[in-house]
Formats: sequence, C-alpha cells, structure tokens
Amino acid sequence: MAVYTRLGAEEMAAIIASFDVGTLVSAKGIAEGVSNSNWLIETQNAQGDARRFILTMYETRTDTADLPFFLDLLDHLAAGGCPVPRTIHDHDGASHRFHDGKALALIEFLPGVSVSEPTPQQARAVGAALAQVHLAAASFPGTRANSMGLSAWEQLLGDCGADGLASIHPELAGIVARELAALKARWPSGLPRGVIHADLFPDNVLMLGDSVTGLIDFYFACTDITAYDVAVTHAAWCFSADGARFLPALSAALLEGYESVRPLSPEERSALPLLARGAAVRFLATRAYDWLNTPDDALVTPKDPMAFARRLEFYADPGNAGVFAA
Ligand SMILES: Nc1ncnc2c1ncn2[C@@H]1O[C@H](COP(=O)(O)OP(=O)(O)O)[C@@H](O)[C@H]1O
Ligand SMILES: N[C@@H](CCOP(=O)(O)O)C(=O)O
Repeated sequence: MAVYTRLGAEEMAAIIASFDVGTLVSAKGIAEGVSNSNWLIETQNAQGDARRFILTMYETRTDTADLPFFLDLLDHLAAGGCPVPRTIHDHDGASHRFHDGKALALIEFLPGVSVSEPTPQQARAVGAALAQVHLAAASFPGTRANSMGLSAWEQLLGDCGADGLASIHPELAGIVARELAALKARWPSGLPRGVIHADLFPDNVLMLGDSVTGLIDFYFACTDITAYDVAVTHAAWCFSADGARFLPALSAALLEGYESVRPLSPEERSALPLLARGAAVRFLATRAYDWLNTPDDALVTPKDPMAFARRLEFYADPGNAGVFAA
C-alpha cells in the first residue's frame, strides 16, 4: 500500500489545475511502491482527449532538497532517448510544488508492467537500458552523493545491533562483520563514476513483452561507481526472489545486454564480484533495519533481509567469481 496521504476530490482537482494538463477526470491511488504516495491521474483536454499521468507526493524518506536532481535527471534522460518519464512542469515552470507542506510532482505515465519472473530476453533489454542511462547521464550536470554508500550500510547494520541481526538469523552478525571489513579494506577507487540509478529492481522497470517501456523510481539516483549500478541490477535480477537460486541465463543476458551498449573495461569486470558483494550488503542493510524497525501496524510489509544474505554468500564465494568473467 503506498498512499500515505489522503487527498479530497477538491484538493486533487486544485492540484491538477496547477498544471496545463486539462481537467481532472479520475485519480486512483496506486498500491505498489513503499516510499511515496502515488496516484494514477486521468485528465481530459479541451478537445476531449484523455491523458494519463502519475502524481507523486513525497513522504518523509525523500529529501525535498534532492528533488531538482531527481526530476531534472528524468527530463535529461528522456531528452537523451532513455525510456524514463518526463516531468510535467506547473504553470510557474516548476518541476515540483508543495501542498500542505509536502512536495509533489506530476510525471508522464508510461505503459508496461513489472515482471516478477524475468526471461533472459527481458534481462538483456534491462541491461541495455541501464547502459543507455549511464551513457545519457554522462552529460547531466547535476551531482548527488550516494546517501546509501558503505558508511550508510555500516551505520544501518550497526543500528540493528548484533542481537537484532541474530534475531533475524543466528549467523547474520558474523557474516555482516566479515563483509563490512572486507568491503572497507577493498572497495575500489579509480573506476569510472557517473550518475547511477542504484535501485533498478524488477519493480522499477516497466516492460511490454521483451521491451523496456519505463525505468522509474530514480529516488536513490546518485553519483557513484558506474559498475556498482551493474552489480546492483545483477543482484536484483539474477536470483530467485528468495536469493536461494542463482539464475545463470539471466546473468549472462543482463551483462551481454549492458555491454551491447556500454562495454565494461577489464578493471570494471574484475571489480564486479566485490561490487556485487557491496550491492548485496546495501540491500541486506536497509531490509534488516526495516525488518527490525517497522511497526507491526505499518502499511508496509518489510522485505526479507535473508534474500540478500543468500545473494551475499553467493557473491562472496570465490568459486562464483567466474559469473562476471568476460
Ligand atoms: N511513470 C510511471 N508510469 C507508470 N506507472 C508508474 C510510473 N511511476 C510510478 N508508477 C507506478 O507506481 C508504482 C510506485 O512507484 P514507485 O516510484 O516505485 O514508488 P515508491 O518510490 O514508493 O517505491 C510503480 O510500481 C508503478 O506501478
Ligand atoms: N529495492 C529495495 C527497496 C526500495 O524500495 P522502492 O520501492 O523505493 O524501490 C529492496 O528490494 O530492498
């Protein structure tokens, strides 16, 4: 459930009237998503043409100071030919506005559905789309530090505490301590950097058949190691949902699709096993924190941290490093 804020019909009509998109016909809350409130908006213009948009109201997890970066990035990538939604600017030319103290933005609706059991063809298309984003983002002037980097993982996992981690799984605290030490000692410097999506899970990709029709939810986008984004996407796409089974055909297809647009350098390739361990720790950290800190009556069901502990064990096994070999 991801509608945290209730908006009355009159309020919604007034918000939509701030944009040059016609009159409001319907507004339906969207159940998917966890961070922000989203509505599917239908409008009609003077000619009677129906149009669809997504209205997002940013809740506490999104820092509104970051919105110009996120929203300008969408427009930049869309102008560069990437399948990302454009933002609709209001009558004042602003990409976001405030309602009752909360920021909101209207963005283009893109068709497509999120796949839950991707095929290799779909993984290939996602790899290519990710590479297209990396190339198009190279000319984006904005920068944003990664607020979900190594120090944040350490902080979140520290906040969980050894007892908290042990309540999730008896061996988790030990695994986490080992991994954080290895990542801190060996995290690469000198690899190409740029703007990355940093959360390209299947639920953030819209597809029709084997084609990517939309890359959405850029609210973790930041400036970081480009190949780390490949590692995040690999961790997100190339395992069964519970992390228990690695899916080699998806892995090969994702990397091949990526390299069909942006070949990886030998240095990036050889860093991928470690970057993938980092990616697994990143999602283990937020999931473990949420697992221990989400109130029982919250609207959101926390995601299983162990699904990323299992991926981590896979990536940390030197016998599996060949997965990333050219
Ligand atoms: N531009 C878009 N076009 C079509 N559907 C979208 C678009 N943006 C978001 N959605 C829908 O809204 C849902 C939640 O959006 P998302 O940005 O992932 O929210 P959250 O940040 O809360 O996770 C998506 O799963 C998708 O169904
Ligand atoms: N992809 C993350 C959760 C982030 O939530 P999102 O709805 O903003 O994509 C995970 O699976 O842990």
